[in-house]
Amino acid sequence: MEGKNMEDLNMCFACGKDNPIGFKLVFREVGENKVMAIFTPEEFHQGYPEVMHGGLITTLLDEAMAKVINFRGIQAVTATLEVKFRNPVPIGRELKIFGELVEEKKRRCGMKAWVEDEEGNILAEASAVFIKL
Ligand SMILES: CCCCCCCCCCCCCCCC(=O)SCCNC(=O)CCNC(=O)[C@H](O)C(C)(C)COP(=O)(O)OP(=O)(O)OC[C@H]1O[C@@H](n2cnc3c(N)ncnc32)[C@H](O)[C@@H]1OP(=O)(O)O
Repeated sequence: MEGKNMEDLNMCFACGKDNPIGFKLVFREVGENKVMAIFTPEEFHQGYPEVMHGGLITTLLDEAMAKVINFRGIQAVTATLEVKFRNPVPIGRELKIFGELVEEKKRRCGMKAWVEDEEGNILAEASAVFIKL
């Protein structure tokens, strides 16, 4: 963000490599305007027993969309975010987290993201509007 120390990006809760309690997500491009990361939730990520906390799932989805934006060299922030929790996200099972840019209109970026299990079932999905700064 403008005027902020960009080294602090390494402390991002979702992707910062120096954040000791963060997710340390590493996204890569998997198509035009599409990114993916792999993540396995642990016991300390749970809400109800054996199930990942919904707020933390939302963080995975939000970050996936932010990363598509970053890969395009755009600076933008989440303005509106809607999540559908389709199925419980189990602890200890590998997840794939996808983010995609759907449409770009002036300052608005329409985004979507989703979390898949190892079989490709969609466990949670999000749509969001990011606004360019
Ligand atoms: C380069 C470095 C790379 C580094 C690579 C590593 C990065 C590693 C860190 C990653 C980190 C990621 C983190 C995750 C992403 C967050 O979590 S971002 C943090 C959460 N979000 C925020 O803090 C945003 C807070 N809100 C705001 O700052 C302001 O409300 C906004 C969104 C900038 C808008 O304010 P504004 O600029 O005054 O906007 P305004 O003039 O009112 O409206 C502009 C346009 O946006 C539309 N709009 C405004 N608000 C909304 C809304 N809520 N919904 C829909 N449309 C809206 C308006 O309708 C208007 O549209 P047009 O009329 O132009 O068509």
